[in-house]
Parts: sequence; structure tokens; C-alpha cells
Amino acid sequence: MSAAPRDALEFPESDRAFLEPQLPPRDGSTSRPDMPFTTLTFATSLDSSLALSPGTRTALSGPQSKAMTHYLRSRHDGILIGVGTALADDPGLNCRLDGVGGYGGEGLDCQPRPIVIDPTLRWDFSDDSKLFQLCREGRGRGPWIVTTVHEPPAEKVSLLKKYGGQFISLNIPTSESGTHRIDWTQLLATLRSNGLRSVMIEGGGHVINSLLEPTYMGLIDRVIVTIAPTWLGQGGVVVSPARRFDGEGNSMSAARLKNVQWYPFGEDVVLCGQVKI
Ligand SMILES: NC(=O)C1=CN([C@@H]2O[C@H](COP(=O)(O)OP(=O)(O)OC[C@H]3O[C@@H](n4cnc5c(N)ncnc54)[C@H](O)[C@@H]3O)[C@@H](O)[C@H]2O)C=CC1
Ligand SMILES: Nc1nc(O)c(N)c(N[C@@H]2O[C@H](COP(=O)(O)O)[C@@H](O)[C@H]2O)n1
Repeated sequence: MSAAPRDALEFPESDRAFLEPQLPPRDGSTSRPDMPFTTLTFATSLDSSLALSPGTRTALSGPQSKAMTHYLRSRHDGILIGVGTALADDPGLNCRLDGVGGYGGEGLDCQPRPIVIDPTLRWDFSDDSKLFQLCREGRGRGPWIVTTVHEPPAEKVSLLKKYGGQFISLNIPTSESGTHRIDWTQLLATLRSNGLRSVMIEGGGHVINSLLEPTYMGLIDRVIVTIAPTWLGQGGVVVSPARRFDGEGNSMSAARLKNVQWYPFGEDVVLCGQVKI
């Protein structure tokens, strides 16, 4: 067992009980055997912003809700982000909770697998990227990168392989505007067939807004949102899915939660619920 580093986070037992009904079952079971338990989770400002601007890393969670997010990381097999987030944040995407692998625990116990959606391979990762530093220190797993590119550059393939990561090539159709649109059903089924029983999807804005489209929102088992008591102001990266319309063409809300629970955490509040279909 390794010693916990000084930046290890604590999430007290007393705070864990309320979250249990929101989390993937400990036995790995899912309501759909071919799909992972899927949690959509992020931190937002009062004006629904994830960050000050697309290229900026913005701290919203306070210490208690940050520790809660790391507890969520310890309870999921995978943690998924879009390439915009990888480029903006150079994230660690590991779990820094006291007692998990690399933070006082054995091996990589309870460390989630990072997954980056990068259709055209924009993320020019290297040995210096935070994620790989953590792999070298035995504090995180190598990432899986989901792409449309069928033959990624050999040096990137071997760098990923060195850290136990891989490219996953999917056929993602290109729209007329030249952008790619993931079929979330196909992607989540692929992650399940690669052994992941649960996945938490953290962002950023494009990822969240596309997952909240009517076609895909039924794939989300739980939504867990940290709301920080701040307005980031105009120009931020906003969670605001496309509007829906009823049969007569009238506007409806884009999505709504049911079975809602609210928990105060320090100065933040954490909202848990299920998407109402
Ligand atoms: N507060 C929070 O909890 C979080 C904040 N962020 C912030 O969000 C910002 C990044 O957000 P965005 O710019 O919206 O980038 P993003 O992380 O959503 O990535 C966008 C890119 O990912 C790919 N992508 C995303 N959804 C796709 C889909 N459905 N089909 C195909 N490809 C898809 C595309 O290449 C797209 O350009 C950063 O500033 C980051 O710090 C990110 C995660 C969580
Ligand atoms: N829960 C939460 N609160 C915030 O205030 C945030 N900015 C984020 N961002 C997400 O966490 C990733 C950073 O992870 P590491 O600390 O580097 O491990 C970032 O990339 C976003 O996905 N989340």
C-alpha cells in the first residue's frame, strides 16, 4: 500500500450514504445488459456556464463538492470528456480520494478509465500531458481516445499503448457542415463491450448538450450537478440543449428531471435526478 500524497482528498462516510441510491450498483449490474450505467455530472454557475470561455479551465466546485466528484470518479469504471475539455484543461481525470489506488490504496483500485471524444485527433497529447504524468506515478489509467480516424499516427498509438490506453475508431458520420455527430447509443455500447460497466460523462458543453437531445437523453441513468453560487457572465461555455417542440409546433422545455434530490455541500448545492422521458 502506497502513502497518500498531500493533495489526497477526503470525502467523509457521513456524506456518502445520501449518494448511494444515485450511484451505479456495486455488483456492476445495469438495467440494460449491453449498456453501462451512465451518469451525467458537471459543475455549473447560476447562469448555466461550465467555464468562462471554451479554452479556459474554471474552478466552480468548492472543496466539499470537489471531493464528492472524486467519490463519483471512484464509483465509475470510466470518465468521459470531449476534446474541447482535454485541450482547455489538460485534465488529470483520475480519482484523488484518500484510500484509492495511488492515494494510499493498492494498484489502480477505483481509478476510472479516462475516455476522450476526439473525432479528428485534435488533442496533441504527449508524455508531458497531465494524464500521462499521473499514469507514470501509478495514480491514473491510460486514456481511451474515440475517433473517426482509422489509422492514427504510429507514435501516438505507441504512446497510448505504453500507458495501457488505446484508440477506439468508430464510424461517425460527417454532417454537411463538416462536423461529426456521435451516435451515443453506439458509443456507450462499445464502451460496455470493452468492459466498462459504468461511465460518468463530465463535459464539456458540446458533449452535454448533444447527450441531452431527445434521441439520447434516455441513455442517461442519473444526472448529478454541482451548482456554485456564482454568475460567470456572458461568453461562457453554456449547458443549454436544443429546444423541443410538440406535435403542433409549440415550444417545450428541452429536458426536465424527476425524482429530484438536493444536497447542500459547503457553499454549493448538489442536484441529483433522473431525466424525465
Ligand atoms: N464545470 C465543469 O464541470 C466542466 C467544465 N468543462 C469546460 O468546458 C469547456 C469545454 O467545452 P466545449 O468547448 O463545449 O468542448 P467539449 O469538451 O464538449 O468538446 C467538444 C468537442 O468534442 C467533440 N464532440 C463533443 N460532442 C460530440 C458529439 N456529440 N459528436 C461528435 N463529437 C463530439 C467534438 O470534436 C467537439 O468539437 C472547457 O472550458 C472546460 O473547462 C468541461 C467539463 C466539465
Ligand atoms: N466537478 C467539477 N468542478 C469544477 O469546478 C470543474 N472545473 C470541473 N471540471 C471537470 O473536471 C476536469 C478536471 O479534472 P482534474 O482535476 O484535472 O482531474 C475537467 O477537465 C472537467 O472535466 N468539474
